[in-house]
Order: sequence, then structure tokens, then C-alpha cells
Amino acid sequence: MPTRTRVKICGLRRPADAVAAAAAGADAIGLVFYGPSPRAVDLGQALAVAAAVPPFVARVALFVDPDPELVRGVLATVPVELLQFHGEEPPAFCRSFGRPYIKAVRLREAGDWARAEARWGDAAALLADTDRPGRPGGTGETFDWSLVPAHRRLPLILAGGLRPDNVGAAVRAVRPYAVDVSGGVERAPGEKDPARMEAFLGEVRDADAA
Ligand SMILES: O=C(O)c1ccccc1NCC(=O)[C@H](O)[C@H](O)COP(=O)(O)O
Repeated sequence: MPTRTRVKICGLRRPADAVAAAAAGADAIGLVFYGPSPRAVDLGQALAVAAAVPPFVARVALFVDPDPELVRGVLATVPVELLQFHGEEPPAFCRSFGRPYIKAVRLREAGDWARAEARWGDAAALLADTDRPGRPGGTGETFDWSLVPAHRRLPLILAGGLRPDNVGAAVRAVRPYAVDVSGGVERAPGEKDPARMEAFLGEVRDADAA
């Protein structure tokens, strides 16, 4: 059976972008609850985006070292299927909300992936992103994909600087469970470009078929 690499498009702020992401074939969309990000949403924006997402496309709420009350407030207000933690959150914190979670990790050296799998062993998936001090995500920069081992126990979501012109190579090199993109499918921070989302999905499907 051919592999089907899942695609998550992160950092949506507008309902129309959610409709376009789903039409392009995205499996999941991300809502950034982190004030310093240019892609941050408030509860009202998040509700509007979440409501525009069709069934069977997952909604992911993303946080960076949040106050637990913020997470609880989002869960009480916005329909989301998954949480994503992009800071230094320990496993007990991540699991304390009773919702499947994705843990973002930065791979700096060989062995980092295995250590993260051992630490966040109950995560739904680990998201491997680029390490840039002071920038917890959305860097627009790739990292050394050879740091991802071929044998993995948890699903890998590959992130960091992916774009329509390099995601095919990334999928062929790493064969991740999913890819995650933010800046590579935008025309401005937080403003997704339907044509770039379609191109991105097209490249992923071509790589799946190769
Ligand atoms: O997107 C942001 O602005 C962001 C800010 C702080 C923490 C996480 C953030 N994004 C998380 C994501 O899942 C991004 O898609 C991922 O970091 C890749 O971003 P990019 O390199 O722009 O594709």
C-alpha cells in the first residue's frame, strides 16, 4: 500500500484559510495560542477558524510553556482534537489535560530523537523542528534531516522551513508520518496562500508516489 504522508498547516488566523487548507487536502490545521507569534489568535479568531474546518480535518491548539488556565480556557471554548506543546513542557504537564498531544522537539545531535521518545513516550506524535534560541517555532529554516533516525517508535511530524520547493526532498529523505508547514505556504505571516498550499500538497503527493 503506498504511503500517504499527512500534512498539517499551522498558524491559521482566518476562516477562509481553513477552507482553502482543507480544499488543498490538509489533514490538520494549527491554531497558535502564543502571544509573541505573528500568527497568534485570540479565542474569537480561533473559534471562527475552527468552525470553518470540515469534518475529518483535525484542529490542533498550539502553546509555548502556557499557564494551564490558558489551555483549559481554550479547551472549554474552542473545538480542538489535539494539543501541541512547543516549549519546555514536561510530560506530566502535557498529559494533564486528558487530550492527545504532540510534543515539539529540537534535534541538535544524534540521540536527541531517542531521548525525546523515551521522555514523552505517551505523546500522539513528536514534531521535529528547527532549533533557534529565542524562537520556539515558525523559524522558516530547515535543520539537518539526517539527525532523524530511520527507526522510530512514535510518529514523526517533520517541520522547519518546509516549502513547496523542498518538501518533496524532505519526504523522500525522511519518510515522516506527517509534515508541518507555516511560513512556506504564506504570503504574509498568518496569511496563508491557497496556491502555495495546493503546490505544497501536490509535492507531498508526488513524493509519496515516488
Ligand atoms: O508559527 C509560529 O509563529 C510559531 C511560534 C511559536 C511556536 C510555534 C510556532 N509554530 C509552530 C509550528 O508548528 C510551525 O509550523 C513550525 O514551527 C514550522 O514553521 P515554519 O518553519 O514557518 O514552517
